[in-house]
Amino acid sequence: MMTEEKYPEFGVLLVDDEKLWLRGLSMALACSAGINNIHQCDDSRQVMNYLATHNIRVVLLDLTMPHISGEELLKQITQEHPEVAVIVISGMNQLETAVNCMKLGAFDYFVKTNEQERLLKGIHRAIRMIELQNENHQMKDRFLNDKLDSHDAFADIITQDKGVRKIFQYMESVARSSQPVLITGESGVGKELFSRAVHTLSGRSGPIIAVNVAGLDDNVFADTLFGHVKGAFTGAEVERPGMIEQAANGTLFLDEIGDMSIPSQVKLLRLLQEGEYFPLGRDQPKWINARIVVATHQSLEEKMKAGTFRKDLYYRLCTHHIHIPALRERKEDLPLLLDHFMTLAAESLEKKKPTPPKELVTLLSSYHFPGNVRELRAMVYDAISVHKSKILSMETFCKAIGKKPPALDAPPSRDGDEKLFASSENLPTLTEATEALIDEAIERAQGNQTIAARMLGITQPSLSNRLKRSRKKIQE
Ligand SMILES: Nc1ncnc2c1ncn2[C@@H]1O[C@H](COP(=O)(O)OP(=O)(O)OP(=O)(O)O)[C@@H](O)[C@H]1O
Repeated sequence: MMTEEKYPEFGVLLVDDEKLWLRGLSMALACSAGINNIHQCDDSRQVMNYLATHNIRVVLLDLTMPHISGEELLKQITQEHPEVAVIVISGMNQLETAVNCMKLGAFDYFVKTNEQERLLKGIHRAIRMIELQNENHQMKDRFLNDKLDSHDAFADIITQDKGVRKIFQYMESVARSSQPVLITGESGVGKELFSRAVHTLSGRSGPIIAVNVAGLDDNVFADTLFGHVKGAFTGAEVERPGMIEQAANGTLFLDEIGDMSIPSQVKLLRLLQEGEYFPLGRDQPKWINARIVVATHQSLEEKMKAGTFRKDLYYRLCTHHIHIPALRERKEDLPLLLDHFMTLAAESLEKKKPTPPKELVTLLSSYHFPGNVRELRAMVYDAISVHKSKILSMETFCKAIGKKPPALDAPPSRDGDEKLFASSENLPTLTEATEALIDEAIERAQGNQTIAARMLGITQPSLSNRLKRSRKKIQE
């Protein structure tokens, strides 16, 4: 039997002397809104004691109750438990009472009508606000104490970069929230790997289900995510649950969302806003019980400017945003990753792990890795597959890097009409330019002449001769 997880992490207390109303609302919350961490209290005299002994962060308070009035209780709660969001519910449509309650610190005010939808949304809003407050506190605490609790969740992510460690701390702070997570970064930086860590950290018992949404036709998108009932369209011979249902109690990972069609963006936005969806051919909505994590290598800011990504969806997605830096921005990870992939490659190819030549890391640091970690991984697997001696040959690496210009860690390429020297500048002489170029190459290659020569497109002996000549000139 599937054990039902409690949502939200803190309790929601419903206070009303009408037992029937309490029961009805509890059921509506659990069935249509997935909120099941619900407590009930039908005696106003017990509320303060209940709050003192339970982890309650949202209270729904009926104003018209015997014994202690709702307004009086509201005063006490906001004084003694300022961390609790109180939603006031009144039987009469009294603007004056509403204004007074808001002044006393209520989070929201509703009139007890049949319009349950609005009330459910109000409760959702309060839960979301408390979740964000919790995350902020946790984040502050983690950053100030440089704390990291769940090392295991990050075991597959090899890094020693301080920036990435900060990302881990951020991930821990937002892991338990029900809000979506947006992961951005260039292709091959490890977005899928990070999404799996987010899932592990969430502590959810369900699976993580990954869907690549790039280029999906809108109908296919809806069918994949929402599923369909039998006979929903020609060929729908059996009912098929969507990926949302398969990810129940877990995480739905939508990859490449930058390439999603506009109609599908509208569907995703609705799903995030309402929390409900309609499988094709079904009149009754279903409630989503999975956390959504999305990823893209595209710049969503650029796409919004071009009008190909909806702003409202972006703002809904970016509450929790993780940006993974490119490999060239965290070069201190290179030796670790190199060693990690050499171990994996040697194991899978059943070879003895070779020793990498000293210059290899320096050579790799001079490269800008457009394909990031995935590219490095492929290079190492290639090198190990052809490797024979004890020391790993640099040849395959040199070839891979040489084939893909720009091979140097060069500044971004200049536009067609941009000149290397400003027209007002005096040009350096050829000798000065050559010397400056050689100095720069030696510095980038960290003093390694073989690598510097490669960068300059000359042989190592030829570079050595030039260096000797210029030293001699200085001595003269
Ligand atoms: N820090 C890391 N430690 C170990 N392996 C990594 C790391 N980062 C990435 N990888 C590996 O690199 C490969 C590419 O990673 P992944 O598929 O997660 O990238 P991505 O950002 O999702 O790429 P794309 O945008 O193309 O989908 C995978 O094999 C992954 O395991």
